[in-house]
Amino acid sequence: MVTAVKITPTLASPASKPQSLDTAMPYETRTALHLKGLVPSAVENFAAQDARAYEQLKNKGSDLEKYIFLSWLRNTNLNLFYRLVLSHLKEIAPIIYTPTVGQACQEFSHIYPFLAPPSAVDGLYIPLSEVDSIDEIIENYRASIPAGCVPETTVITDGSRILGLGDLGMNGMGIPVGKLQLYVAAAGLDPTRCLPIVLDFGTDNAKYLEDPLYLGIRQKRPADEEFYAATEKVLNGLTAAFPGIFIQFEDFNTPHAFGLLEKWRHRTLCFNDDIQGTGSVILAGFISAIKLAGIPAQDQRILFVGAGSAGVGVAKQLVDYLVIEHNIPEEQAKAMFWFVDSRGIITANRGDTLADHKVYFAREDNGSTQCKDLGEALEYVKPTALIGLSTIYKAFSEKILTRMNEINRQARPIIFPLSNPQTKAECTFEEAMRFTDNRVLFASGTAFPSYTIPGTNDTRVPGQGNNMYVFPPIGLGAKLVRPTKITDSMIFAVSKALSNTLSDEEIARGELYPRIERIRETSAQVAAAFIHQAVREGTAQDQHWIDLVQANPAQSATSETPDGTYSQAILDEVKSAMWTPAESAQQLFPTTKL
Ligand SMILES: NC(=O)c1ccc[n+]([C@@H]2O[C@H](COP(=O)([O-])OP(=O)(O)OC[C@H]3O[C@@H](n4cnc5c(N)ncnc54)[C@H](O)[C@@H]3O)[C@@H](O)[C@H]2O)c1
Ligand SMILES: O=C(O)C[C@H](O)C(=O)O
Ligand SMILES: [Mg+2]
Repeated sequence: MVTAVKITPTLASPASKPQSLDTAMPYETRTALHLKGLVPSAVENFAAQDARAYEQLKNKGSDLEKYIFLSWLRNTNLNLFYRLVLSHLKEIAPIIYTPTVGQACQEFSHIYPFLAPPSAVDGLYIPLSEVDSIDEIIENYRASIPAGCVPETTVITDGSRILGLGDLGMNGMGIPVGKLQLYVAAAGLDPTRCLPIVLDFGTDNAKYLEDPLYLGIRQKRPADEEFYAATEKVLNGLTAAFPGIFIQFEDFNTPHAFGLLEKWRHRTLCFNDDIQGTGSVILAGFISAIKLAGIPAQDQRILFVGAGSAGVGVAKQLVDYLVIEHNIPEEQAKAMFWFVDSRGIITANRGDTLADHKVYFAREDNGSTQCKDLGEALEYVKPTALIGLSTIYKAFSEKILTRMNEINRQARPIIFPLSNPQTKAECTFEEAMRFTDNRVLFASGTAFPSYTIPGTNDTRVPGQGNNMYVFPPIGLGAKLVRPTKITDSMIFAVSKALSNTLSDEEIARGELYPRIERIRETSAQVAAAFIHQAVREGTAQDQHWIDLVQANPAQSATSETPDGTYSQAILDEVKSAMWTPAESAQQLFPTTKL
């Protein structure tokens, strides 16, 4: 029998329970909870609290300081934190998420707060040496959370490929924390039931191993056999303790990202955000881009720069789309893709042993031609679309962008610099606009500022091709309909649904993704389509939603291919299932319950 000390964590404490020393707490509550005299005497409304929190945020000198402030606020007053995030999402998302979260991870061990109850537990840190004690670790966690707050969504990393920043070891914990904040903000997951996990399996990053303040275990990463055996123990423990938990694998190095997905995708409810989430979100943007490009889908020539989990994940999703939606035979669709990696165009006869995930797209029609870099590849392929998932900052130089513009005189060039954070982005929005005579169809992984075409009042908004548009609704849909697994067709339906969310105004302005301010609305639509698809293909397990979908079929219920449609009834119910922060002090501190 495992014993554990009972503490009250803030991340895991229900937002409906009184939080300590909240200035909005009514006198009756203060009296009943023996807090009289321990809080400043003014009893504030939320508007005043929000104004103070926003003022404090604005007064921070740097984005990292803002990140630290927001982390503190989340641990101190969950309800206020999410009110602030939701009312300033466009401004705050780049701080709690990409790009600032990247810097926060790099500094994680240095900025780690000295947590004490009630904000003591902010996730699970599982060292390699303790995987045999996983049940005890989980029991400790369970004992630390209020009853009823059993986790239903988890994001797990081992920190081995954080954004494009490489191996950050245990410091990668910032990513699961950041992703789960987006689950809550963008799709209304219950924050008290979200569990960030870092597998602290060592690091090959010499800088951290030598850093006296590094908080992870100080050893190199294990070999594959030990890695998979250890993750197996953790995932078995987790799924046994929390049956049906939705698992998002995040920022594992590419071989392990593919390896874990293959091992687990048919065994439990999981998905890999970098492979499937990125594939799904970029397909959505691509569907919109080819409608505007001026040449038909089957004539696209797509050049990928970077052939890791993200590049290959996106390309496979695009192949599926061309096959399913445009009736192009798979071999022909595959032949529309070329990949450049650090050694040039990937060909079957390049003379090196290709990693497994690169083999499918290796060209066999190149004869003796080998292109050693992007410049050569551009002349050889003459692409209509250039997709960057390479982690190489400024890989899309002025020369490359200018050439893309020249090659695509008859149609608009599609240029997606998708690497994160902005210090790894292949180019900026401004550069892509300037060097293509403002003709580019653009999406980037990290948000870039709008660009006003010089000498005009014409301001263009860049699309953010980031998986944040899809993992939150996938998680919400999964929580509600409880599918046995996440299938390719469910991911496909998500892409279609996301591409359908664009407003007439966004389409008219040539935008490829909905504005982030609308993300709650678009998440609900995407989650509704996900739910319909899960019911349609028989993976759904929740009888309530199965009945509801059957009583309210989507417009396309008879269509063979997932098309991302949904019924109004499901959309309405999804919206009402979303968690929102309490709207008034009365709701947060109901005196009747004292
Ligand atoms: N926008 C999004 O939503 C999103 C989602 C997932 C990943 N990403 C980003 O994609 C990037 C790659 O992630 P990954 O998991 O595929 O990583 P990875 O390290 O496995 O892949 C990087 C690829 O780039 C290639 N490369 C390295 N140097 C190159 C060069 N000079 N020229 C051409 N190619 C080169 C490598 O050979 C490798 O194939 C990261 O920056 C990550 O943040 C973005
Ligand atoms: O985290 C992000 O912003 C997107 C993506 O998952 C990445 O790894 O870059
Ligand atoms: Mg990622």
